[in-house]
Amino acid sequence: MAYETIIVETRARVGLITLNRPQALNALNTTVMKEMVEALQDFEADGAVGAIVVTGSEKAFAAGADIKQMQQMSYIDAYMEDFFAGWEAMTRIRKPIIAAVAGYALGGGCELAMMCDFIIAAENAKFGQPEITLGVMPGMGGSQRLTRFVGKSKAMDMCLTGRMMDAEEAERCGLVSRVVPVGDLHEEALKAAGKIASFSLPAVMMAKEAVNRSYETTLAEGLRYERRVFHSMFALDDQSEGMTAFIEKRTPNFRHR
Ligand SMILES: CC(C)(O)CC(=O)SCCNC(=O)CCNC(=O)[C@H](O)C(C)(C)COP(=O)(O)OP(=O)(O)OC[C@H]1O[C@@H](n2cnc3c(N)ncnc32)[C@H](O)[C@@H]1OP(=O)(O)O
Repeated sequence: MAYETIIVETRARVGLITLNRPQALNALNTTVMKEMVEALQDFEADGAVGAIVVTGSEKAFAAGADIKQMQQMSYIDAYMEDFFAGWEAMTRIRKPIIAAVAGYALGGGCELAMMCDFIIAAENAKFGQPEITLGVMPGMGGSQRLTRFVGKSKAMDMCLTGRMMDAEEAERCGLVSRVVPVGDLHEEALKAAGKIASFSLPAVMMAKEAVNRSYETTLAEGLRYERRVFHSMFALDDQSEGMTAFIEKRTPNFRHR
């Protein structure tokens, strides 16, 4: 499949999607959204893929939604097409997605990274929700997801001042899981995704679902949900294989079932 705005590759059970609009610092327009969702859905359906990495260039993961596309938009256009709602398809992908972020992750770029399951950042990464400087506010989840990641005070600071946060601050406040040298970013993200993809796919997917559930429910409900999903794992061949391999002191041979 040939794409206009992204590059799609598969490497040893890992699906890799690279944003590829260098002339616009990977700004996210409707074509990017459609292509990204299509590529993710293809990886979701591909039994040979166990985890996905989404990345950009060394200068920009993505500098936000495409301001040139939005500038002419009217309220009725935005409302009738439910502008940005298409990105929600990304959050329905059940396989794990890692965002590998170097350079700018601003506005929709930061929001795209937060739609992934975790973020590995290069030392030069810069995160921000600068929409306020354009006379608007976040519209792809920034006011909601950023607040859950970093808490109200810092989210207010980011959304109301439009300032950028560097990689060190982003790691300190829990927005990113780890920071690596710029030159190591892709290798580290692919390594993490490869490790995840080596485990039992249903176990990985159930773990992702359980962690995500914690955002949407009470602690008591979440704990009950976790316990029930955990019980169900004893129906997996991979549970038996994983535990037997441990006892036999060998590497498990997961069959993803
Ligand atoms: C989804 C929502 C609702 O939450 C909304 C958003 O995402 S709104 C967008 C939020 N993002 C921004 O406001 C960032 C805009 N970009 C910048 O501030 C700067 O480009 C920069 C600080 C990221 C980088 O600056 P610099 O190195 O000086 O590069 P530029 O010359 O500014 O940019 C190069 C080239 O890219 C175009 N560009 C950059 N960002 C966008 C964008 N978000 N949309 C469209 N085009 C963008 C920029 O216009 C330049 O193109 P040319 O003018 O050379 O054609």
